[in-house]
Amino acid sequence: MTTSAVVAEAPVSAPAATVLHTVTIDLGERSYPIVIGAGLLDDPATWAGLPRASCAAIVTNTVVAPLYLARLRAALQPHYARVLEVVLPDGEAHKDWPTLNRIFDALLAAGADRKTVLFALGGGVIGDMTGFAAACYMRGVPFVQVPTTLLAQVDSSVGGKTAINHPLGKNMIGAFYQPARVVCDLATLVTLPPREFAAGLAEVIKYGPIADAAFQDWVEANIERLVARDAAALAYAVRRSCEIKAAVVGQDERESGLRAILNFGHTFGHAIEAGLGYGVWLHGEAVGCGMVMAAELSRRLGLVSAAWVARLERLVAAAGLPVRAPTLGADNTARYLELMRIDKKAEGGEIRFVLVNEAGQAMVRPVPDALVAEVIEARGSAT
Ligand SMILES: NC(=O)c1ccc[n+]([C@@H]2O[C@H](COP(=O)([O-])OP(=O)(O)OC[C@H]3O[C@@H](n4cnc5c(N)ncnc54)[C@H](O)[C@@H]3O)[C@@H](O)[C@H]2O)c1
Ligand SMILES: O=C(O)C(=O)C[C@@H](O)[C@H](O)[C@H](O)COP(=O)(O)O
Ligand SMILES: [Zn+2]
Repeated sequence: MTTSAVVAEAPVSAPAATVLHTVTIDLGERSYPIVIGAGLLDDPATWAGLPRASCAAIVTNTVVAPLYLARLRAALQPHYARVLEVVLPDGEAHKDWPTLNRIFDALLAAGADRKTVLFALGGGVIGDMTGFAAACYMRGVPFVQVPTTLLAQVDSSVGGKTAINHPLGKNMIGAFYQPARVVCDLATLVTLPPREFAAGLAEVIKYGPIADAAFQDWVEANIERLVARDAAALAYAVRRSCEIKAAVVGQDERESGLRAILNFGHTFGHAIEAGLGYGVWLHGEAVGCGMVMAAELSRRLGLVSAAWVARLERLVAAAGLPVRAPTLGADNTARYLELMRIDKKAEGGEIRFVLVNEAGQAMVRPVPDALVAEVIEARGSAT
């Protein structure tokens, strides 16, 4: 018999965590950092300094769980005596009451107390639902956003809008509830399918027209690098998007005015999502097309030129997003108008749109139905 030393297989070591930027969202006692970097998920140091608790619960879905759940769990274990896992069905069609209830069922069944910290591991659907669950569970527990889609890193994880959908309208049931921290690990974006990645670019593109014309120029000049997921370009796009969103939300947390500019393209976009059925077009696809429609509306009101609309349309198309509006049924225009009348910006039955000018400024105005109808008819024809 030969004796030989048992050589343990070397653990697959995660790349060293690198923090590239920290953007602070300034909301007084509800302020928090948005940490942007690579390899952050696996590093226990990333999760230090959060509210003290004996229990953490990671909320994720069936697509993200096999990719990142075990890694986050391992990094959280030094900080929490218990780490629960709640794995939900995937997709926009499950951003609803029954799925939200599954979070409460799991927390209650496990005896999670009112200090339990929820971790939203996934895209905007998981982030919006986990945030809403955190706002409600035992009247409020802390939560952390761990966005793993481009869209969630540049937009949905920041600012505290949490919600589920209703068959009659997007995000109709929800709460403003801020996370304790946002951790954007850019390394997670490598596994994102191309269609989902393109959807995230829609919200990146949004920030130029509403707030920063120089950023719009930069996105145009770098759209090929972004589509190719060039690491430096992505890091800058995530950082600048978070900076712009943090500045807007810092001035108007609950959307009494300014914050509505973040809804550019969303009045048309939400109608497309609800009208086709949630998940048929992705949120970012609907917003991409909706921005072109809102730009066309701005043109008809004399705010931008036809050349500017064409420029935005080219950018949206270069990102891999649709630019022609889908048909929502036999009475198409009436259906759009009906769906848009329930938009949260509407007042007294009057639909209000985010309009833009060429200087990178946005404004929110009511627009006559007849003009909106012209845009729906002019921009239609996607199947
Ligand atoms: N709260 C806000 O301010 C805000 C802002 C923008 C959008 N939203 C909401 O966000 C939602 C859209 O978010 P989304 O685009 O992230 O969609 P999503 O959450 O459905 O994620 C997209 C898809 O990618 C998968 N996925 C996630 N991370 C992955 C990864 N790293 N690798 C592989 N697959 C991965 C998901 O499981 C899903 O199938 C919509 O419900 C929208 O209303 C909210
Ligand atoms: O944070 C905001 O404010 C936004 O409007 C960001 C949007 O990209 C996002 O889709 C948001 O969920 C839309 O909000 P809603 O109030 O129109 O439901
Ligand atoms: Zn959006």
